[in-house]
Amino acid sequence: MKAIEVVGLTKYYGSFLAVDNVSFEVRKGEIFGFLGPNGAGKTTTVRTITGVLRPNSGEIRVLGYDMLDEREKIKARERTGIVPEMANPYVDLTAMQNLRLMGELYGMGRGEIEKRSVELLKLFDLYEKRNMKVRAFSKGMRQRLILAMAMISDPELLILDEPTSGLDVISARLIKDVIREEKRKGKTIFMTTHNMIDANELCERIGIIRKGRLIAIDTPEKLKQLVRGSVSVEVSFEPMKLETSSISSAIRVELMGDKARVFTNDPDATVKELVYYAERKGLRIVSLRTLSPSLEDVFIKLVGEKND
Ligand SMILES: Nc1ncnc2c1ncn2[C@@H]1O[C@H](COP(=O)(O)OP(=O)(O)OP(=O)(O)O)[C@@H](O)[C@H]1O
Repeated sequence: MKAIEVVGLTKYYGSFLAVDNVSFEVRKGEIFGFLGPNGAGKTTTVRTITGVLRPNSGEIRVLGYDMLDEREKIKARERTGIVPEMANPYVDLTAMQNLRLMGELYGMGRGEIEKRSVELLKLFDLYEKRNMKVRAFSKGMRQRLILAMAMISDPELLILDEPTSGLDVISARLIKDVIREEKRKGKTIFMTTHNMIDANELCERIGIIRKGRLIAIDTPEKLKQLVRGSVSVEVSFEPMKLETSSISSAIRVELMGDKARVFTNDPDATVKELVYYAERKGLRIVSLRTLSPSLEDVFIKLVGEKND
């Protein structure tokens, strides 16, 4: 069974098509990232997956439950922790009271709520501030509390809409550490993000959405291979001489100070050619390394190029 299965999801707002026939699945135990520019349809997808919005068409299963069936939806929600976009704790309550309230909503017993709350407050570095009203909390502290609230019932699936967006470095790092730790414990995490660095660091698979359409879905490393011609081999010879025409696998060569950057679709062939070239010319290889494209290169290429 998959943690999330989405087939042909389509959602209109009036006549505006926000999510267009999107299909994907999230495997149990993985961190899946849903990446896309502003207005791409990430939040709309999250809201349909969590049963807040009803799609116009498509099938959605969460932990095997049909999210279009009201009874099954409740069962799925009992086992899922959700951080919606722009979520806010109750500002007139303390951190502890917010957690208690959430525990009660999940039908947990008093003792269990107290124990789990203390554990989470410590995990999110909020224990010292547990009796302070949330009104006095910074954005980072609020976001940490929101995630703690979503985790109160120790759910097997976390659905997080932009969990690290706009946060201070320390809060963002703490949240990323918790996400990794949850994965280590066998939990599944579905998260949306704009942040390429976070997606690259955290996610095992990434779906890229643009204008409501899923345009790519794969591991970060495989996605990077989509950016043909952005792989390069950086080489430094002593003395630094390179007749660019002698490297037949090169797409283009950039000379930079004491190095050359050879762009290629076949780094293996390029490395071999460079080594052979150095041997023939009697040059010493000072350094030789392959540089991969970043997830940002992939994103810019895919988001910029795919026309409807
Ligand atoms: N309630 C609504 N009524 C009309 N249009 C909406 C509504 N909610 C979202 N939209 C539009 O649907 C599109 C997708 O919005 P959505 O919030 O899902 O995108 P997103 O990828 O989450 O963007 P962001 O990263 O900015 O949060 C956008 O063009 C948005 O303007």
